[in-house]
Amino acid sequence: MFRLRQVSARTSDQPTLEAHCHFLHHPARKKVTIQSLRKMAQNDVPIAMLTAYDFPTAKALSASPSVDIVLVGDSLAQVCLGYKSTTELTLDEMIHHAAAVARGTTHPFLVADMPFGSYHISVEEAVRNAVRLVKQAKVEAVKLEGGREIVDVVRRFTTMGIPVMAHVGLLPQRHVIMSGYKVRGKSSGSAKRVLDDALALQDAGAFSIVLEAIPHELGDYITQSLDIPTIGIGAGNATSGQVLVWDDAMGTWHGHKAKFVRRFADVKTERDEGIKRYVDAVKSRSFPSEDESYTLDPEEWSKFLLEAESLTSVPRSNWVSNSPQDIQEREFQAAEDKQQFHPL
Ligand SMILES: Nc1nc(=O)c2c([nH]1)NC[C@@H]1CN(c3ccc(C(=O)N[C@@H](CCC(=O)O)C(=O)O)cc3)CN21
Ligand SMILES: CC(C)C(=O)C(=O)O
Repeated sequence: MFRLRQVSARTSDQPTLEAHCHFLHHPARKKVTIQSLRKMAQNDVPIAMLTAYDFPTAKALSASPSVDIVLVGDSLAQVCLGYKSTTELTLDEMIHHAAAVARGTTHPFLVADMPFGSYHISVEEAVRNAVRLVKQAKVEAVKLEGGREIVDVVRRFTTMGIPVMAHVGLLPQRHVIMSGYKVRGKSSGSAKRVLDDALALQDAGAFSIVLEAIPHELGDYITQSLDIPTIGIGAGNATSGQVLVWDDAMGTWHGHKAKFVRRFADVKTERDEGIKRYVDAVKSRSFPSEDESYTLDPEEWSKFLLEAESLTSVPRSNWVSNSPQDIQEREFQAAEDKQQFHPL
């Protein structure tokens, strides 16, 4: 509204570029901030977060004004780089992908996972690594898996101005010691420990917290107990927001599907059909068509053939030309060949 009034007040009859863009596309959403996320949670407006691992995906998410947070999750290891576990991912690999995502991200708040081992050795080393993510990958915040045992790191990052998204419940970086990817908080004692961790992380300064694979009752309880927004993945629908892995949500592959995954598209089927259509077209020589090919002037082509003749051993009859002389010559040649193979 404000922009429109500004434009009509202009004396020039040439609309500004800004007004032009405004009419053609969605008006760009203002940058999502920690404050606007907190307001959404307070006003019970669900927060929508999805992962991205590359530039085109970040562009696609940024094209939707309702996407609030983009996460460069360390699921990158498995769904994008083919590692068995997220523990194999290096900081350099994360920076390489997060930087590409940052180049495509506009209004969504941009968060990246700190890879396993990059925040565990000492607070100093954790700081050094988080600073690399901020400076080299241009992420706005980092996500850390863990509970009370990592509050020193969370506090240090927060006080120096690197926002932390905490992550409790199922911690994929600890799948070996947990004997697999298991739902957490299923007993009263385990539920109490998840709540204690969440409270400690909020106290240390986390601006938000991911709750992964916990009973929905506990997801609701923790959300009501905290002031910071909770982002659920397998934590029920009462959390402040939801997150899913891009490939799970879009169905880019049909592998193992956790209970909390819903497929919102079937990209795999569409993509596989596209591969088949391409290969069939290549193998049948129906691709490219004449419209999809370049051509040169018949006269230029005839000249080229004359000049090239002495340089190559390609028989002239192998070249297709549409000049009248060449068509005539081909017909003559064909008639001659026919005579040669089927003498009358
Ligand atoms: N594609 C993908 N999606 C994810 O959500 C994801 C990754 N990869 N990689 C990193 C971690 C690993 N995650 C996982 C992996 C498996 C389960 C899983 O199979 N869970 C069982 C629960 C088993 C139980 O406790 O009984 C399930 O059936 O939901 C959950 C989270 C979440 N993250
Ligand atoms: C599933 C989300 C929360 C995550 O941590 C990841 O993508 O690695």
